[in-house]
Amino acid sequence: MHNFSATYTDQYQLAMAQVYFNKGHRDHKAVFDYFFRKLPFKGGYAVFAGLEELLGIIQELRFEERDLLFLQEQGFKKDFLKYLHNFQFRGNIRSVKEGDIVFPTRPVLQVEANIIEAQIIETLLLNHLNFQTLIASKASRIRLVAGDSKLLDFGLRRAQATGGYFASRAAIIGGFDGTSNVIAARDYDIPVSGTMAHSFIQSYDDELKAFRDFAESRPENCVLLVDTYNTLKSGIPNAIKVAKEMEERGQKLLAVRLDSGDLSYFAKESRRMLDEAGLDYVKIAASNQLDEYVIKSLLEQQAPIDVFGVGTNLVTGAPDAALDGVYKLSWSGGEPRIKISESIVKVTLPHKKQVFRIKDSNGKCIGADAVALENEERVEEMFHPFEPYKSLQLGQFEQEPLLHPVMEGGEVLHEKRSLEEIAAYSLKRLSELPIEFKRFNNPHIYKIGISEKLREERDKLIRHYKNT
Ligand SMILES: Nc1ncnc2c1ncn2[C@@H]1O[C@H](COP(=O)(O)OP(=O)(O)OP(=O)(O)O)[C@@H](O)[C@H]1O
Ligand SMILES: O=P(O)(O)OC[C@H]1O[C@H](OP(=O)(O)OP(=O)(O)O)[C@H](O)[C@@H]1O
Ligand SMILES: O=C(O)c1cccnc1
Repeated sequence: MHNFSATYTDQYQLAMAQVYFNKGHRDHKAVFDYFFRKLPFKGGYAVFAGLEELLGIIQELRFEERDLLFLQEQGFKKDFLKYLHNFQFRGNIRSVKEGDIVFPTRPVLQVEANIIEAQIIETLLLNHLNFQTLIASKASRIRLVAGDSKLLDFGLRRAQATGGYFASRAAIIGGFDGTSNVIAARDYDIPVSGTMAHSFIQSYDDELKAFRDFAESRPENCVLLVDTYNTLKSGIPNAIKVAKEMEERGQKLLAVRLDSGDLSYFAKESRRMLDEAGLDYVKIAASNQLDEYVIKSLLEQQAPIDVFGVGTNLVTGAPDAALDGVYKLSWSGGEPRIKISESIVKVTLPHKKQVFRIKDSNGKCIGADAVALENEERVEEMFHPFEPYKSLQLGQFEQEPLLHPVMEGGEVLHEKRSLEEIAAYSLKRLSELPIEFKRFNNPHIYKIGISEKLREERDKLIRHYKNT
């Protein structure tokens, strides 16, 4: 985990905080909801990621001397800076578990803190959760089509700068097996692996000699890149020679990598040549602008590819640049708060809330989450948020509360889970989701409803603000 300065925020947070400080609002309790409005990739679900990382950062978040000096230069006042000197997040956070499957328009996480603390962490929180959730969701789509094939993150070089560090973490939560990213592997305990670059082979006069030297240096996990000159006439025959020489030394060539051309054709031909040489244990890895659609197509063509290395399209969340997660005030100064918008879908939900996942008696998700007031234990009937005559009776279903306390008084509450555990949890939760929500074309739309009490509270506030 990296150390972040509390200046990892937008200036307006500090500008507002100074007013709260000066006007005596600093101890006002505020509640903010984190939620997003639109699922990425025209998909049917998203995978929530970034939480553990974020909580660790929030717990340690401070303003250092140089931060305060800088803020003084920006015109912030001495007494406020003195307050920031002692700043520490001391609030409470309730959240969906990291790795869970999440859906638009209902709270994924709720922050309850004094309004200055809640405001100062907003940007950091959105920055982390939006990015990692986007990438974990992309990774999950790739995992869904890749079956048992091994998935490696090759994206660091193509990532939006240091985003690649967090992308490698999120990729594992979404179902990837490993990364080429050494620093992410070190910090997050991710299996690290890699092959070789074209430059290595180009730097030699002779491909065979390059392969030999590489195999000699790291025989235990040697992967040879076979497409620098001519895959079938030179790359594969030379890889076969080296594999045979390795056998004589009691070693085994792990794989060959294809990085250009028709990957299905080259994989099939390579497989045939390797098998004919008695090298059926040598695996085939492929890379080159892969994404969930190309991998799906390659597997439909029965391309015998065992390992997919995915870079650009994974770590940039292509073709979606960002998850549109937002942080909206739902309670402050002892009162429920609402944001009323011209667009009905942008009206926020007031109050502290709980979210229930609705399940059948086998524990399978029926495709609905219900949002209720925090003190409601069940929701008997959930209502469409904006179409008053649409409702769903929930009496017969199991209801699982999704928001759990994860931070209290600024202290992280639970034991840190390993990435492996978070990824396994994510896979389990995805298996509870009916297949109709996982298809790529027009996935079934997950229902989000609100309880009668929450609807009444919301409508009361809407009427109040309409009349003022
Ligand atoms: N059999 C296949 N079915 C579907 N998609 C494929 C198949 N083979 C390759 N692709 C994908 O098609 C795209 C081909 O891109 P491109 O034409 O740039 O590759 P290339 O011919 O190897 O060129 P370059 O040598 O410049 O990388 C890549 O995204 C690749 O993963
Ligand atoms: O295509 P992506 O999904 O982004 O995957 C990563 C790509 O990065 C490497 O290429 P690069 O040309 O940078 O280096 P190389 O010489 O090792 O092939 C690798 O060979 C992949 O093609
Ligand atoms: O190890 C590899 O083959 C690799 C790593 C990063 C990017 N492309 C390929």
